[in-house]
Amino acid sequence: MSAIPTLEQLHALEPQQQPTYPDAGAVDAAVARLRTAPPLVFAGECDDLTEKIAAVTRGEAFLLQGGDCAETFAGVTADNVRNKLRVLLQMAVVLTYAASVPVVKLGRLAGQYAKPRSSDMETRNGVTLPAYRGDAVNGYDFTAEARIPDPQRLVDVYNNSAATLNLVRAFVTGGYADLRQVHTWNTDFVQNSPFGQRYEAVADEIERALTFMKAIGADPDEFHRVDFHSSHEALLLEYEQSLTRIDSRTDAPYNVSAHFVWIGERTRQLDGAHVELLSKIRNPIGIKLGPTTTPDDALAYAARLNPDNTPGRLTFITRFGAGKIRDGLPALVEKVTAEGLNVAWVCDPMHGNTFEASSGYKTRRFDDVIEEVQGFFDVHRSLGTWPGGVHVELTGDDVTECIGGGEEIDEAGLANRYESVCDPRLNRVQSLELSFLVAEMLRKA
Ligand SMILES: O=C[C@H](O)[C@H](O)COP(=O)(O)O
Ligand SMILES: C=C(OP(=O)(O)O)C(=O)O
Repeated sequence: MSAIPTLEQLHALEPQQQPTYPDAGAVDAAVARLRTAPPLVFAGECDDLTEKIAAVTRGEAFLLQGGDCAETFAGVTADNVRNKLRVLLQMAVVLTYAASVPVVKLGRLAGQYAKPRSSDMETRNGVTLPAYRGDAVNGYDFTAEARIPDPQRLVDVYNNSAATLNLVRAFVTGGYADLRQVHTWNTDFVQNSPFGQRYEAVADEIERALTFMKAIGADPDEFHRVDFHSSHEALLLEYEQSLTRIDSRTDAPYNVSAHFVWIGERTRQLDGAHVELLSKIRNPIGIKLGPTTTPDDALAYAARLNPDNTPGRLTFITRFGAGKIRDGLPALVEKVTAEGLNVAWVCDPMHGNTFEASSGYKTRRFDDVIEEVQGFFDVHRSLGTWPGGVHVELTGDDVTECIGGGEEIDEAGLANRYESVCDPRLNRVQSLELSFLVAEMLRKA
């Protein structure tokens, strides 16, 4: 059975994107606290998710993975968590109903607090300070003090993730996610948008179907709860390694901080620490593949991260950019398929499409997002493979961070409600619109 690599072993591999903590004693204290903290998820739940993603790998289900670019501690409120869950539930309903495909629901939440950055430093008005690396590392305020990495924040990540997951579990099992609430999820600002109205029509049909099923004697409690899992980028080794534990049932290591963790584009060095740590755990895992990935790289990742070729264990999350996916993706899919490798292919249409608006806001065009997803579907259709899912940065709120969509947010409109502390997210109406467009693509697939 694989041993868990020690932090010393991982640091010897010179990991990328790690904070430089000024106080080694404080790091030891935070790690010691995390090592004794109860698991946030159970190994058996991770195995269930592996089974569900195996269905995606076989072309029998679709993965919807979404949530904030970066969660914040201040954002751990009942409203915020409910809003994120609600938009994901609405999207899943649209996808399931319109495309008649089971949808595996995976939140980018309860742990998505650490951000890899392009630059170590940030300059504003001539002042240069360390970059904000997520609430897991330092503070967002642009002051020298806030930007000092503080390891106590790792314990705060654990506590905030526990609170988030607790609420999510209550929502998904306690009645909020009951399919009979399908209309209730469509309240407030979204209701009057064209996509809110289109959603109402789907909800009406679902309600009729549920009434029919009840009339013929089906058990309505079948619709009472949904399966929902958590995920985040496994970036900070102190956090991820401390929360990797041996499962007493199987003697295998599991990362008990989330059901699913992924390796980011900037930390996917084949001989690096992140690949090493995630190669040892038994959770379902993902790896982001950007446009520089070669087909041989993809084979090497599969050999390293899924040597037994277990279906559901490995997800390739491609993030090429709208202009590159049609040229770059086919060679990867062809080679992986020719080798008989079991992977789920998921499209992240966000990270290859970021640019800075003239106003200085980081943004993405809704049209580019759709174009990348369309390219992803077209490539898979032409190769006879399954476009397994989408991975999106989104929020349940009415923010103005991405340009376009039915609400036609323009560059000037970004300032109205730009709240992301890192990358721009789709708002709730844009997310719903995306789900209708993807459902259409899925129907054709
Ligand atoms: O979410 C992804 C990355 O952390 C983010 O795109 C990095 O942003 P930066 O290029 O502003 O550092
Ligand atoms: C950093 C991220 O993406 P990528 O690694 O693909 O750039 C992310 O998903 O938050």
